[in-house]
Amino acid sequence: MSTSLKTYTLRPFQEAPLSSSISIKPLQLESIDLSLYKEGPENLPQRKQLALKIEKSLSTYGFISVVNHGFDIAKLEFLKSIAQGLLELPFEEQKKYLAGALKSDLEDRSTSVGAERGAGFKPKGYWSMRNGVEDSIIHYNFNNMNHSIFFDEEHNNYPEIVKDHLKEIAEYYRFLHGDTLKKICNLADIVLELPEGFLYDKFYSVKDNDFDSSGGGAGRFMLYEAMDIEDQKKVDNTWLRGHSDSGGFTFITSQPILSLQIRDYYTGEWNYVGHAPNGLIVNIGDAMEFITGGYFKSSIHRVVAPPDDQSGYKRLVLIYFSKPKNTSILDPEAINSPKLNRLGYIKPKEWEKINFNAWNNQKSRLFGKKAINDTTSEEPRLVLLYGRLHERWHQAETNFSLEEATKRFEILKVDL
Ligand SMILES: O=C(O)CCC(=O)C(=O)O
Ligand SMILES: [Fe+2]
Repeated sequence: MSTSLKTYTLRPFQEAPLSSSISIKPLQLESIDLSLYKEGPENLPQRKQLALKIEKSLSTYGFISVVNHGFDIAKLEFLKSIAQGLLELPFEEQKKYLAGALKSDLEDRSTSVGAERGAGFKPKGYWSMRNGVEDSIIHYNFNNMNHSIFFDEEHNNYPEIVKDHLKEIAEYYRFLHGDTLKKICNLADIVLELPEGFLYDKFYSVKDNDFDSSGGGAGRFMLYEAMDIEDQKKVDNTWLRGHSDSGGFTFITSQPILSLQIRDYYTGEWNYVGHAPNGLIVNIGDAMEFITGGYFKSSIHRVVAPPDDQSGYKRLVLIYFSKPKNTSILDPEAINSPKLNRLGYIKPKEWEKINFNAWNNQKSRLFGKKAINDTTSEEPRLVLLYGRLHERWHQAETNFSLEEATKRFEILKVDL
């Protein structure tokens, strides 16, 4: 008789209760109720209202929250239990399905896209933080969910729990790409005075198994384990260092655990992102910042240890990093928006004409490198890539130009 013992267990993910800490005043992001988004010319006035609502956030904080996205909440809860079961697999199991090497600094980037972008596990300790500390995060990346190759078990080396739930995983990410992302892009079109459908068609539309002519996206299940207390002190309570995302729009399942912080656009201070129950936190990545000539902001954000009353709980998030087509040119000339032209958001002269593939490749390899991140302050060393800083920590300061940055900081140039 054959046994059907599974290598994994599925049980509901236990979310942290809301924190009762009174010293923390989380930022309530502008919230978009997507049930109000309706197609058709008769509903254009309502879509314009939604667009107006997000414009300020897109061009300042670079973060919004989305509620009533329309994806079934029970299905999303089930996906969280799949994520938990997957990320709890013992290290020996994870090692059979690695996304890259065991450490970022051991990665041969000439042959590997690394655990930031490869499909599979990033084990704990892959990234270097400060003062010799390594990260305490396990993640598992999915690629190509929008294509039929995602279901090809010969082409992809999936753990059993993933194999058993490919349909559910693809359903969620396809919904985010084809529905939520499309609606957000259409609202951004209205903001930029472009015809609705323009941004989505140009940068994100999908042709099955035609990877270069398709908008892309990486799915990530991410589990933060509590850090060793001594290590945590050495990195000032930071679990994931401050960074900006490299792609289009990022979608993060909102969590009651108070951990995600953004560097406030107005003050430069770190602020907690408040919880949007059953909602998504949506943030802008570098590609959208560059395509809009800097009008939309790819803000610096990080993850820190939660307040004491949530400290026994884990942070588990399902993330979707949508990405424009690899061939997309990353500057505002590519979209010729009447609004941006009028406001003067034109391509700065120092920006080289590059496509998304070039930016994404160079940026992701810097993420966990010791030489960039093991500094005395939280800010990583600044690197100049194609005429742009790889991360822009000072966007809150007026007139923080590249020239100014060169005067104040030592800026590294990597060999491209
Ligand atoms: O845990 C989170 O909410 C954010 C993670 C994040 O910023 C990232 O993986 O890029
Ligand atoms: Fe991020």
